[in-house]
Amino acid sequence: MAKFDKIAVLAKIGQTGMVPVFYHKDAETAKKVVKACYDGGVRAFEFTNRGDFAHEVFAEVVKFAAKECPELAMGVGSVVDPATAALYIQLGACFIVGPLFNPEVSKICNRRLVAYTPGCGSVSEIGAAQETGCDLCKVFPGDVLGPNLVKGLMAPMPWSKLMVTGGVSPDEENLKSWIKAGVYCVGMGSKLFPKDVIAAENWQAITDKCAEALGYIAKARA
Ligand SMILES: O=C(O)C(=O)C[C@H](O)[C@H](O)COP(=O)(O)O
Repeated sequence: MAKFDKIAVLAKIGQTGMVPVFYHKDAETAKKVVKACYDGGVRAFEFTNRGDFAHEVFAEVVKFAAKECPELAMGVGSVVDPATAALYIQLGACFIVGPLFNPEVSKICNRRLVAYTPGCGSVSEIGAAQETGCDLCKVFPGDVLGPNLVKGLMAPMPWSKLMVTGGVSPDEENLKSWIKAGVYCVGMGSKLFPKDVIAAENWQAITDKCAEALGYIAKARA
């Protein structure tokens, strides 16, 4: 069962304003990355469903996080169908993220009070997702859609909570542009986790980068 329900997960994501997005086929590496992010202040982490047996890695990471990262909400990304959502909910996912919006995933998530953040590419798609109970919608791919989509949407639909993902980088200007546009949080993958840093097992660099990015987000929100 999810350790944190959708209300608690939204609060955690809102508190920090950032969700790291990561996949690795090796569970030990994934655990190190999760712990490094947690030590940097992260409280919600998205592990993506990207490879064969990704669910087995996820199960190990969830058990690890329950012990070593007590305040962390572990979620799963790249989920496009209800069967995959159900599998990960059974393994303890606290939130489900996807690159697209699938109303059948909303039903599965709502039944278990698990947050669902679907990828949306237009104002109408965000509205449709909200009708099915998605409290937080993902603007995806963020670097294609741009902060102006968020600004435009927040004027007529100011109740919207949006997470931008895709091409977001942890530098101050980029984070500021999204926070000022009105996003609830950012999701970051490749730019937060450069391949060479992971290969060098430089976990301290990841902790430092997360702490720095969270500082920029807090500053932009102030
Ligand atoms: O599949 C999903 O659910 C996604 O969220 C798609 C990607 O994982 C993010 O778009 C990461 O994008 P980068 O930060 O540019 O690496």
